[in-house]
Amino acid sequence: MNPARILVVDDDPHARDLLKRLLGMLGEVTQASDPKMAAARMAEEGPFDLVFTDMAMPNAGDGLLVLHEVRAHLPDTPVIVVTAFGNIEGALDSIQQGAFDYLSKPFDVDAIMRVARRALEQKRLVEENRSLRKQVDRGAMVGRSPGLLEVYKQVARAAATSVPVLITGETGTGKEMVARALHRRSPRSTGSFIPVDCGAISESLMESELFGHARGSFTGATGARRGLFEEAHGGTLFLDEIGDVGPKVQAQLLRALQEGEIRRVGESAPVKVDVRVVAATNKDLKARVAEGLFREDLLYRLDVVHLHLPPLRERREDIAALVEHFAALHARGGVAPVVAGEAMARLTAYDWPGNVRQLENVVARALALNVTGVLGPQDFPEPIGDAPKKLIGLAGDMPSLAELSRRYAAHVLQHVGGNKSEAARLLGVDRKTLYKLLEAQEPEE
Ligand SMILES: Nc1ncnc2c1ncn2[C@@H]1O[C@H](COP(=O)(O)OP(=O)(O)OP(=O)(O)O)[C@@H](O)[C@H]1O
Repeated sequence: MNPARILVVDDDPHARDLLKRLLGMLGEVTQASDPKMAAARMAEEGPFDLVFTDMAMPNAGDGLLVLHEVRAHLPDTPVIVVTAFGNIEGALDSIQQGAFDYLSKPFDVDAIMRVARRALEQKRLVEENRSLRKQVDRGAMVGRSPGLLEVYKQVARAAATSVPVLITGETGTGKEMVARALHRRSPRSTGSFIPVDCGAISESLMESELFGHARGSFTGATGARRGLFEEAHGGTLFLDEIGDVGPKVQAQLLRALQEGEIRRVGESAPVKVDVRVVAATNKDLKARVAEGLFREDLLYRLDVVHLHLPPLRERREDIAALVEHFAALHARGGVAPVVAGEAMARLTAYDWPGNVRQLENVVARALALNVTGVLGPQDFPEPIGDAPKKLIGLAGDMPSLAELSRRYAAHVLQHVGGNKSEAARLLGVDRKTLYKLLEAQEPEE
């Protein structure tokens, strides 16, 4: 490890010498007699690991200038300010503006060494965590349960082919993540991965979204447009919530899969497309076939390779690894917290109806509120931990985007006296989407 580099700023040469001798035990010390010289040293000599600055340098300038300079250019470098004995106001002021700690003159040698060691240790931890965090890959699938290992194996096998894949599993189990992994590992990875949420748009819009349209084929269609099938040419089209697709689009999807060609809305000439279709659903498609809501022939076409993601409560052995993963991913200031044994036991025992997505939310919220660096049962809402839900809400819990949309949609609806068509028009969505917006719930925790 390189020796620590420490900058000492003080207009008093005796104070500088004393600090140089002491701090010399912890690293290399550079001196500056005023804020201007300190700025020059920083510019010329590169980053320092720790800065000591006097606060009041009567003819040389204010130590706060040094503090601001460091905060602006070296945000990870701790600054320790030195104040005159009794100047508590100034000391607190500097802490508020981002100083790591303060010491007062006359110097207490032990205190200097203690605070300096602590500051350097924190700097090292921040750096370590930052590099660790860089290694936390958002796209990496975490978990080694038998259920997931089976999925990984099937992904590896299916990746070499272009056959359709159907991914089933409850909400938040990682279906889209698996679809992306499949794309990344396939020879198609140089092409696009295009996700489509089939539940979010009306059938007529869906048709032109997927297949494109000819010029003037419907009101509002001013120019010809390629659909997502054509966009995904050479790549992967991910149809999420395939169970929500209406009968007309189902028929067109079937033709696209059977013949490898599509027709733009309003055009008769077919267009050849080379697309791997990956579909996902959290519904029971066989039951929908039995109810006459989903075409059986389409189900067979889609279900060539079937991947099933088990719910988290059926692979509890993955929970600890996921908690650690999300704790590192969402750590504030780069410092990943420790998860206490009792908290981990409770997280592992919980049933997670919203699966991995809910677990990520819960860990991210606990981190946002925690100040101790140790996550205990009190950091998680009931029924997982001991924190009452309300208290967490009051402490600055952010509503989800879905919840904000729901509140906004409800507000608009109230504004137009409950007229849903009018509310949908004002919001620029169709009625189906309006219903969805109004139904959206905060994830259950
Ligand atoms: N095994 C895993 N490792 C790491 N992160 C995961 C894992 N599984 C899921 N996630 C994360 O959980 C969140 C939900 O995953 P994803 O969107 O893939 O779920 P889904 O099954 O497609 O959900 P929905 O059915 O609601 O569309 C994402 O942020 C994803 O990155």
